[in-house]
Amino acid sequence: MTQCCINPSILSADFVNLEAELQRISNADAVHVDVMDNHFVPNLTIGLPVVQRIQAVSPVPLDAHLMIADADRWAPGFADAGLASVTFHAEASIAPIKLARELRSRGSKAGMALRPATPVEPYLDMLPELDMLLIMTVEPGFGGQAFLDITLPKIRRARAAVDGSGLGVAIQVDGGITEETITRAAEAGANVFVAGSAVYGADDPAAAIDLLRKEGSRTLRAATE
Ligand SMILES: O=C(CO)[C@H](O)[C@H](O)COP(=O)(O)O
Repeated sequence: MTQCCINPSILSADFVNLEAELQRISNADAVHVDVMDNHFVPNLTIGLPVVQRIQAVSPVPLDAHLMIADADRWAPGFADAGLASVTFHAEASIAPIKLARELRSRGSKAGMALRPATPVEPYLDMLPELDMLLIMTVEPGFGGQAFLDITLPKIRRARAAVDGSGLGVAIQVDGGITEETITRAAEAGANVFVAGSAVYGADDPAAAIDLLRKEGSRTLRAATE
């Protein structure tokens, strides 16, 4: 069975108390760090210096999601910081194959993200260059949005291509993931789930992670039976 991973997004955490907020999700598989530049998306979060501090105190590996323009220029620096995984947007790169190779050569897993309206087909030949494909299930920029069911066929096509390739590329979904929508996303073929409000909006974030993992794993198990 494909492993189910739950990566809480710090976008919904208390940014003044990030160290304590990270301790609350120490049962997560990774922490999803949303880097936004107010150019690629209409929102601004944190840059490399803060990400490095998060890396220094986090009890779990970092999964950075770069919602930034000119990814070719900026993404390699995040890999140099020793992050476990660095994901750039296909729409923000003019040389995605070169960039994915560069991230791997600097020691990070290479992820590539697609906005909801970006088709996956032009990028399928790139699967051997990637460790993870992130299919956005909301328009990137803000937490707390509703899951876009229109993305489900794309997740299914990506899963068919990954399974057909025999490569272990993870399929991550990000946006509107709840105890209810995780089932639909997992049925379609996603196996790494980013959840912001569903985790940090809960009284007990660790219990929310366990619940999401239980639902996601149950669905992935049923899909392979
Ligand atoms: O990348 C993001 C927004 O661009 C966030 O990671 C995402 O929206 C998670 O938040 P929520 O689970 O509340 O939807």
